[in-house]
Parts: sequence; structure tokens; C-alpha cells
Amino acid sequence: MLEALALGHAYAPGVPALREVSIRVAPGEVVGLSGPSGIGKTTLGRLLAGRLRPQAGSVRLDGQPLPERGFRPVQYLAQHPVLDMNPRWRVARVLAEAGRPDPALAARLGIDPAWEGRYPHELSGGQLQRVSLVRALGPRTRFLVADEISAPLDAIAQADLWRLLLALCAERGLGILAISHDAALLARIASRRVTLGG
Ligand SMILES: Nc1ncnc2c1ncn2[C@@H]1O[C@H](COP(=O)(O)OP(=O)(O)OP(=O)(O)O)[C@@H](O)[C@H]1O
Repeated sequence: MLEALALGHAYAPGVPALREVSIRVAPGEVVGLSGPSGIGKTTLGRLLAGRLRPQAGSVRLDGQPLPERGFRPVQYLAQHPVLDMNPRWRVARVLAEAGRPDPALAARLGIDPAWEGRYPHELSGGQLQRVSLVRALGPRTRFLVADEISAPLDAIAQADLWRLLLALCAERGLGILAISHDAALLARIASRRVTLGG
């Protein structure tokens, strides 16, 4: 179980970006998170993945704090994955950084081995999102924070992506926090919905 307990965060002193938020995601569950722009959804997602350190409250994975270093069992995936990749590395190196990707998962994601010789800016947004997914979904990944990941995709690509992610939830008990402004998408994919600031 992934839990946030009374989380609070401020990027600048006296300007809280998130106040006393508690949320939990169970293995195999998709929790849909929505709320007005600027309310703190991304901040919450990054705290849950250990990308930010909470200034108040705590994040627990099976009752324990997140590991301070090494592999992150909670992976954060952003809308624009290019920002999380070294622009000077070819895709092969970007992937190798997280360990050898699972070839079966790469095939299910439709990743073309030819992409490995290219730089991130030489792939389309949808291709890059698939590369970042296979990188994030190593065998030790327990939870995924998916922050507007399918927003730039067309309807068919969006449906394909979520079909695969929902299959992974069922097959390996992956838990997902899906952050989105798209109420129709969340109605389709989420087993439970949470509104921040609502
Ligand atoms: N790196 C940062 N430095 C300073 N302030 C930040 C930073 N990131 C976010 N903020 C501020 O924190 C607040 C919450 O931002 P956050 O991105 O978490 O909201 P959000 O709900 O995800 O918004 P959106 O739906 O527009 O993506 C906002 O007021 C934002 O301006």
C-alpha cells in the first residue's frame, strides 16, 4: 500500500503548495486524481514518488518510508518525458540507465529497436512516452504516478496506452495514481476518484 499522511509542501517559505493531504493507493488499483490547476496535484505526485521531500507529513510504502537512494519503487511519469531525459544521450543509454528493459514489455509497448540509436528529440511525443514507460516499469516498480501522461496523445493512442497499463495493474498488481483534468478518461480507467481541493 502506498500512503501519503497529512502531506504538506511549500516551494517558498509561507507559500504552501500542498496542505495536509492524505491519500492511499492499493496494489492493482487505479486512483484518479483531479482538481483545479495549481492546487498541488503534481506536487503530491512528486512527493509520493520520492522526487520531493515532504516538509510536513510522510509517505509510506507498506508502512515504511520510501528508500532514500537506489531504485525507486514508486515511479513518476510526467506529461513531457523529454524533460526527464538527458538530451545528449541516445535512447539506448537513456534506457540502460534504469537497467535492461524487459523485451516483452518493450514489444507490448510497440517500441521499435531502431529508436535506440536516436536522441530523445528525434522521437515523437507518443514514442518518447512509450520509452519513458518501459524505463519506469522495471520489475521492481510497485506504483506509478502518471501525471497527465496521455494528454498529448490522440484518442486511439490514449486508449492503447491505458489498456496496457490496466493490464499491468491486473497482471502484476501495479498501483497507479492517474493525475488528469480529463474527467471522461478518469471515469473509464479509475477504480476510485479523489479530487484535490474539492
Ligand atoms: N518548482 C516550483 N517552484 C515554485 N513553485 C512551484 C513549483 N512547482 C509548482 N509550484 C507552485 O505550487 C503550486 C502547486 O503546483 P502543482 O504543479 O503541484 O499544481 P497542479 O495541481 O499539478 O497544477 P496543474 O493542474 O496546472 O498542472 C502552484 O501554485 C505552483 O505555482
